[in-house]
Amino acid sequence: MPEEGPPAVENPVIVAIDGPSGTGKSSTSKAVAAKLGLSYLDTGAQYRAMTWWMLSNGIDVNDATEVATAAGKPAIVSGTDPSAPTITVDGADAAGPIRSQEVTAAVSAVSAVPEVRSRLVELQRSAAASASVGIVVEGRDIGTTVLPDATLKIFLTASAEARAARRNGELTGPAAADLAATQAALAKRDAADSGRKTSPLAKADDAIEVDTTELTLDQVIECIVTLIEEKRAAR
Ligand SMILES: Nc1ncnc2c1ncn2[C@@H]1O[C@H](COP(=O)(O)OP(=O)(O)O)[C@@H](O)[C@H]1O
Ligand SMILES: Nc1ccn([C@H]2C[C@H](O)[C@@H](COP(=O)(O)OP(=O)(O)O)O2)c(=O)n1
Repeated sequence: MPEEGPPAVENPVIVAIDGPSGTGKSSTSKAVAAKLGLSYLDTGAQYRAMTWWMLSNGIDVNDATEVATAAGKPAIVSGTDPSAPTITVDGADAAGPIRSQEVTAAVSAVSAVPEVRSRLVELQRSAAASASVGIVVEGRDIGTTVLPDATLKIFLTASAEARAARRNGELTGPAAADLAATQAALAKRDAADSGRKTSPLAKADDAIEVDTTELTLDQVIECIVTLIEEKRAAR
């Protein structure tokens, strides 16, 4: 009789989901991870947390040298349960403040600084390495730089109008009335994120592009779950 060894452990499934703002990365990634029992990591939240710390500590976010010097200071911790993702900075809950307009306006400048990126990429790789079943990681450079060996890479797109309308739907008060301003702010952030030198927003050569303009969120989730299941079946 063959000796009983430890149970076979399947290779963890690593899913990279990249794309510009408002394409549905966060909603899709959380839902896919929850459906398949995978962990979930929002890397944009980490760049926002770094930016919030810089703004709260009087760092000039437009001074790349100052940002680089401070990049090692905040302790950023992400909770990876897709049904209740968390983010703390130096032990304080940062989930609310990282979504402020001030942080949104400053995050592209902070995330262009190589010292910020190397610090956060290290956290992202370590989260992926410790996910025993697998993880869905969303951002801008996950397929190209952070996890180039991911099991599946998705690049989400949607028209500029659809993305602005979706983002605008989340705003309250006078800001919600100004769809043109929302679209202009998105375009500005896209240009900065795609144009920076270090690890810009880009589709990996082996990523599958999914245009979500005409799809419901449920259709996008279903599409990605199917692609993951196909990858799993092929292994
Ligand atoms: N396919 C879709 N159709 C309509 N609305 C969507 C779709 N995907 C996402 N949304 C909505 O658009 C907004 C932005 O989605 P989000 O997942 O935060 O995008 P991203 O992470 O790419 O910025 C959210 O309010 C979300 O509910
Ligand atoms: N992997 C990543 C993720 C986000 N960033 C930067 C660039 C983005 O404009 C900001 C914020 O990302 P986030 O995903 O929270 O942005 P939105 O949800 O689209 O508003 O962080 C990045 O440089 N690299």
